[in-house]
Amino acid sequence: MNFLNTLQTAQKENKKLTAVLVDPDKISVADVENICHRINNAPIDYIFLGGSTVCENQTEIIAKEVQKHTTKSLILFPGDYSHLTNYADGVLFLNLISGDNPEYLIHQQIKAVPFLSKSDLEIIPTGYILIDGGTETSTIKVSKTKPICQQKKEHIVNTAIASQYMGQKVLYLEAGSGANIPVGKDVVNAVFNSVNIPIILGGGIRTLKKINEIHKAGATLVVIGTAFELNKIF
Ligand SMILES: CC(C)=CCC/C(C)=C/CC/C(C)=C/CC/C(C)=C/COP(=O)(O)OP(=O)(O)O
Ligand SMILES: O=P(O)(O)OC[C@@H](O)CO
Ligand SMILES: [Mg+2]
Repeated sequence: MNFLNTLQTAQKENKKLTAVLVDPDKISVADVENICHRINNAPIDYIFLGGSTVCENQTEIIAKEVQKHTTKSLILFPGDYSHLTNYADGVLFLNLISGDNPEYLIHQQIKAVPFLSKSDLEIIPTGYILIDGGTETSTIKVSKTKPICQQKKEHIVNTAIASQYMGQKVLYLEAGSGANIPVGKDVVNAVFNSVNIPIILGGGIRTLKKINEIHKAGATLVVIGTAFELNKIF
């Protein structure tokens, strides 16, 4: 089953999923076997591959190596259209809906078309919502957009509903890699009660207890990056 179907089924059946985020810019080819070994032996459903800034070809180099060492699905999480590669199963086709920078609302998406129209990657239309996690993350800097304050719950919910009205198939609630404060369970729950598309959530999640809490609040897929990189989990 493809990524979107798996998420939709999991949402219906109240099954919970986990992904590890691998940032191609923070590792070398020599690290991949060990990373995949840890992932293969942990309760992880997906590998996300991406970063806000990635050196030329590094995503493809790492993706090729990852595919040699795991059978788990590899989903691209691109900060830029130039990070695309066919050595993966799918791509989060991100729309940075919390911000007002046209580059990340439409221009990046158009620039991705010449590659994607010739590719077999599963394209996953994703409403990407940045929520303030107490730090100025790379995504904020690169996208030159402001995250939504956690207290503005109604605005977050309305952004999520608008995203669904516009046809996005999944939502990604993002506090940013290395966030001090993850998206709160009350925020997740408010969004969960207002939309019927699956919720992916990431940023600042470091423990199994927290993963469980966020799953219970309504996220279908929780993403762990920094804590995995630092060997703090799995
Ligand atoms: C549609 C296509 C092909 C690309 C999407 C382009 C868009 C809209 C990107 C959204 C903005 C952006 C820069 C997203 C990057 C998200 C991401 C992969 C974050 C991972 O964490 P890092 O920001 O690399 O964290 P570190 O600072 O820890 O490296
Ligand atoms: O590195 P962390 O804080 O786990 O964040 C993961 C991911 O949501 C970043 O896009
Ligand atoms: Mg990065």
